[in-house]
Amino acid sequence: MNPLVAIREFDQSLWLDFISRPILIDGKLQRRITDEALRGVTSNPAIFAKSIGDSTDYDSAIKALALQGKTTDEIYTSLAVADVQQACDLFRPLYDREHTSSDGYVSLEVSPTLVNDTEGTIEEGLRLWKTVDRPNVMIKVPATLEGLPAIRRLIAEGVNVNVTLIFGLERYRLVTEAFLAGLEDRAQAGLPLARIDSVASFFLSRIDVLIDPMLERIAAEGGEKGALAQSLVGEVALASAKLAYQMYKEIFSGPRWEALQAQGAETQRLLWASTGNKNPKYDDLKYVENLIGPKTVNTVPVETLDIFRERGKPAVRLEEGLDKAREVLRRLPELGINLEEQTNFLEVDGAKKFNEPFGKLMESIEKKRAAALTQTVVAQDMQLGQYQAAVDAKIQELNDKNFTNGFWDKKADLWVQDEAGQHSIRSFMGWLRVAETMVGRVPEIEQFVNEIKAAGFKHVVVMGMGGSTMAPIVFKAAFEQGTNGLPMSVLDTTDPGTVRQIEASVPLAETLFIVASKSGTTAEPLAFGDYFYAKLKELKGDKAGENFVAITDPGSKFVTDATAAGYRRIFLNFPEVGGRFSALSYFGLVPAALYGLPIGELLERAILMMRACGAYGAVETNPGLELGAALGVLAEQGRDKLTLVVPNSLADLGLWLEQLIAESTGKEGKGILPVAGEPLGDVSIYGNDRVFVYVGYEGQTDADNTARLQQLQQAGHPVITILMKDALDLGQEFYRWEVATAVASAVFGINPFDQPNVQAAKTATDGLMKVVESQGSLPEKSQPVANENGVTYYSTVSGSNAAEVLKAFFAQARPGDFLCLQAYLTETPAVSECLQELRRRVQQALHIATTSGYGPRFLHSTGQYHKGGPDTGLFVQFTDDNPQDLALPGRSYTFGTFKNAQALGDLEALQSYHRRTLRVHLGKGAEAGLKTMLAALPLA
Ligand SMILES: O=P(O)(O)OC[C@H]1O[C@](O)(CO)[C@@H](O)[C@@H]1O
Ligand SMILES: O=C[C@H](O)[C@H](O)COP(=O)(O)O
Repeated sequence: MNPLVAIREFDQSLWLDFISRPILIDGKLQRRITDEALRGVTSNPAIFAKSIGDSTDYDSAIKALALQGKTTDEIYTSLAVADVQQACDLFRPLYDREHTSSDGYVSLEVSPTLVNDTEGTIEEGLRLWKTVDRPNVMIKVPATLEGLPAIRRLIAEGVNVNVTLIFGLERYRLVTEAFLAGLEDRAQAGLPLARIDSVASFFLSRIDVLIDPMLERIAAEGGEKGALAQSLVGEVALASAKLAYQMYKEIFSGPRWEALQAQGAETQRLLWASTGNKNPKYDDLKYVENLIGPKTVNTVPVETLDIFRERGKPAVRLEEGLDKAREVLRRLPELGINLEEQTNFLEVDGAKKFNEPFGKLMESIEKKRAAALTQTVVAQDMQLGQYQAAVDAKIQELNDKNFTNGFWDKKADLWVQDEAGQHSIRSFMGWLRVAETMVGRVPEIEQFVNEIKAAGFKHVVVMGMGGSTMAPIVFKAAFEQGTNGLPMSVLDTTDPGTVRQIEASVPLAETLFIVASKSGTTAEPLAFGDYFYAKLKELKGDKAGENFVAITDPGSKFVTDATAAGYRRIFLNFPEVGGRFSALSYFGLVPAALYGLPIGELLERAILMMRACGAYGAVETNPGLELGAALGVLAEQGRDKLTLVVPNSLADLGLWLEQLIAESTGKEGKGILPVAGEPLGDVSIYGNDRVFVYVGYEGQTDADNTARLQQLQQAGHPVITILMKDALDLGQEFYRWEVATAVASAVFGINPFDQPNVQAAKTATDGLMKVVESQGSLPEKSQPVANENGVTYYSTVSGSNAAEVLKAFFAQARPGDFLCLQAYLTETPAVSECLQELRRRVQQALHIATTSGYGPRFLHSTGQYHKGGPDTGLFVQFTDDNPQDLALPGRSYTFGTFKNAQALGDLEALQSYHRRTLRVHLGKGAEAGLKTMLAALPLA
């Protein structure tokens, strides 16, 4: 048997005397817990100095915290607390399982600068206890004379305490006294004593390191004293430990202790510390093998633990040779060695040994902190021409009313005046600070990624709608898969052809399915989850849940259902972060990390932008405010089509921006229409309703677009340019655009965080699905106006053939209108190209803006603007026969019927808002049908 496991037979617990972010993340600590019976972790300032100060593992977190305006001390505490929390969580199952054995603890020490400061220690001990906020943390407090009252007080307060830096027996007795007195104080206050845990850390190797050379010097002098000295070399530490254990047994027995025990108190176990051998002449396991005994702990450095695993011989030895131990300590004074004096020296020296590396660590954090503060955000160049004056006036107006402060204080009257609207705004401002929260969650997510890879997963499918999947779509297009990542697919459509494609392209049994839904009630992700769960059930039976992860808000029914289905993990997001503002929460970051992206750096960049937007106090220029004010003013002056121009790799940023901007601003007949994916054309084809935004990369030539944008600017169109350093700057862009969208909404006087008109389509779809459930199929409500070459046209315009219908439909276009293509089709390059061709021809002929989206994706995005924004849209909806339809398990309808109901439901909703609509049913083949329609289109 592995000696690390066998030692448990003797009731000794091995803890690890080390912590670092990599071992938390890469699964090493978890493996030691699961496979090697590891039962706790201790840290100290020197350990953190090594983990944090001597590595780059914490750099992005340090920078992110620095940008938040944190001091060096605060940065250290945040890093240490995050690691300790993560380790506590890994030990939590053990801690919860073992009600009496007092294991599963992780220790965090108060600052070494407080070694002689009672009040400071109490204050910091309580603060760390609250901040770590885990029942299985132990706060480490030095056993100095000033530390003793602090230990008593913390125990009385219910804090678990690891008493550190104990070197001598007399001090050990005082430590137990402080512990007992603390428990008694607590009992007197009528407070419970159960699970107030404490260990007394007796430091060993350092004793021999100090005393041995003294003994060796005397031994060298020879004679009787020399012989005595020689016999004591290497014995003093072990003798101290053995006698301390005898004291432990005596103190934790008898009436005083029994009174406390009767109230549920646990003993303060002895913990052997400083057990890494420092003398090459000794066996490396000297301070491990010789100190095994019941109800003790040994905290062991990594190397010693590994040696013990290889050749350790566990057996109870702690009570062997007690007479000799007494003899050793009794005879020491004969040699002129006063052990108490020496241990007092060790205490002072011990404090120094923690203080020095800690000081260096602080210096290294300080350097990194200062460097972080010199970083600047990616600039935005705004060429607004004739609109500049109006935008400047708006910025002035916002500054006059102290907008930035009000914004950060969530003053909802900056947006709307009704109480319900203001309440909704205040409840959805969590995105402002979610990046800060997520900095502390990076280790947890990265550890999860390692767990998934270790479990043998080969692919990830993220399933959800709108804001719950937009960020992963952007990441996948903007980044290569990271070297440590897994391939990722995103499913955000009920189109059966697409579901089939994804199913065929992944190794099902080795695929991790993430069901991402904030509300946990959105019909599509629940259907995707059910579909793939049924598939996995066929393959893995009751273990199907291992392949499923949920990201959702706490308390939803989905949480209950996913738990019942045995999902391997449920990430609980934040109710105060809305879907389209969730890119920098678990929704964006869990998929990003699985795909292999450095999420710490993404957050760091986001926080840089938070800083620039005034999150931490006054700013000279606020990019989010400026951009939002400009977009708001431009839209109010008729420039309401935000035309996004990007290099290919950023094409999908358009999807994210579309959702953010359209769903936030498109309401009450107002709004900004994002126009993405429209190829830039000649100046002559644009109306006066555009603002062009170029988002690209610094130093990357995009000659065609640049030249055209210059011409557009010269022709009087506003042009905004943002050049990122690299794709990680998307962290900044998410944040910039979120602020800008919120600010533009304030300019319009609307609530950016609701989507009142999305529901209209959902309600209509629900009604239709009820008909399907009762009658077996969708009702055919309207009659076609034309049917030609297998393509059928439905509209309120009339005409005797396809060309006439199309002509009449497009004849309704007025300046400032837009064409909206809604494709409820399988997304393929050929279909997309046909849709682009249609856009090009309409743009050329009518000079109106054109947008295009696949359904039902856009329903959770631009769908809000279509119904809630101004009545300027001409909507062309495409459907087909769903040639590759697919059954939905446990339901009476197929994916295809579901999708048709969504299309029909949205059409009904659009018509109820009197929008101009044309439905084109393409028959069996979408591509062929589109070509047929294009052939009939009477536009050049
Ligand atoms: O994450 P959920 O709750 O499933 O919602 C998905 C999407 O649907 C909407 O609520 C509205 O369509 C979006 O705002 C949201 O991102
Ligand atoms: O908690 C215990 C201490 O971290 C540790 O054992 C100190 O050991 P050292 O003497 O090797 O520094």
